[in-house]
Amino acid sequence: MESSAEATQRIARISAHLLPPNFQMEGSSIVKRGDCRAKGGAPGFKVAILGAAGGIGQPLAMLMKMNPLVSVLHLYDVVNTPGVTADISHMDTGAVVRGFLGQPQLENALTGMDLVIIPAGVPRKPGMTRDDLFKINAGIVRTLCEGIAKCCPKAVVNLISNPVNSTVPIAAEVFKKAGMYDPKRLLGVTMLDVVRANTFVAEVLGLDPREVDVPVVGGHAGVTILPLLSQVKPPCSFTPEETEYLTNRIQDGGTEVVQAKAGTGSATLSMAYAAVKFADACLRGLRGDAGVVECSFVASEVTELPFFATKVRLGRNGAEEVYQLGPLNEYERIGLEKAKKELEASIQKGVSFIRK
Ligand SMILES: NC(=O)C1=CN([C@@H]2O[C@H](COP(=O)(O)OP(=O)(O)OC[C@H]3O[C@@H](n4cnc5c(N)ncnc54)[C@H](O)[C@@H]3O)[C@@H](O)[C@H]2O)C=CC1
Ligand SMILES: O=C([O-])CC(=O)C(=O)O
Repeated sequence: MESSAEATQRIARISAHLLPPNFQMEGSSIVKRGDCRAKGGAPGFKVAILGAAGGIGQPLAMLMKMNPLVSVLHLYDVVNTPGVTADISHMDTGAVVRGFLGQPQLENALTGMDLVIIPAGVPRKPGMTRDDLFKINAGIVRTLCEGIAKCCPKAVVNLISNPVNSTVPIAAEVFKKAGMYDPKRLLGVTMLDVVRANTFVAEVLGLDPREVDVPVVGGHAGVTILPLLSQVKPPCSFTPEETEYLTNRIQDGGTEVVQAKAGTGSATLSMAYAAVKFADACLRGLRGDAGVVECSFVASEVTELPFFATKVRLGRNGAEEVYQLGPLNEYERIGLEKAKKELEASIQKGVSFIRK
């Protein structure tokens, strides 16, 4: 049987063979020849994307390469990273890009990272729930988080892989087992719900979506996605029909895209946009900017559940402050009870997957 060292060498050989002329292998990672800035340490953060060759991963990698806060960008996947890395590395922006292919290169991909973004795993097809993805994605998230625990235990983690309501508890359990769990540094990405809510609410109000801020709390699946329309900024009011329409559309936004894509996947481009908006907020927090606040699914004491999405303040250590829900109207209080019931089961499912 092939040892892991032999596998690493074999993949390094294959990767080297696939590389364009101005690339070389450095250990088991792919770097641009003569890339001194990577070693010289341009100011900025080191960011890894796990699942970087996928539908979300590719546009996310492109947008992170454009982010001036990023100095080093590591692209990891089990397929196709040499091509994606070569392509993205031609962009004339500051970040140095390195590609990593396959499990033997995971540790090199993660070592030294400040922020790790995880869009690895299978997406939904029509008729599936996000929970139907658990079977495959739970194991993928476990393996990747074991790598993070070992190689970059201080990194902030942005977890995108579905079902987020279960994958975040899985990651927390893996980190606890490894003895390095810091709840502030583990953030489930629910930004797409906020992005959709801002868009759909702006449409109804006849405003520019950039002027609208809708808090979306709870989790990231069906009824657990709870937009707080009573707290929209700028202050406004909705008829019962508008409230019902907006709540349903925000909760079903993912399914709307899954159905429109008709079997070819789920939201990728809007998700990459949302992931970069959230990652940028995390990096501004890490830099020490004041007043960086976004919604995220995090360890929480806001409800009786161990995880819940609310607004959080992002700082040098990740989610440094978790905000309370604020005043809810009757419609939202009923929604909250439904959300908590489903969330409790999803969280428990994630925890049991590791503790079993
Ligand atoms: N949190 C959110 O709001 C959203 C989450 N998602 C979720 O994001 C995930 C990815 O979606 P897409 O990019 O559309 O899927 P995709 O199938 O296009 O890409 C997934 C990538 O993950 C890679 N991958 C699989 N196993 C891996 C492993 N062990 N290590 C590293 N990479 C691995 C695949 O090779 C592939 O390149 C899905 O679970 C999807 O449900 C999607 C949209 C929104
Ligand atoms: O709906 C899906 O499966 C993907 C997702 O999480 C979203 O678009 O919100």
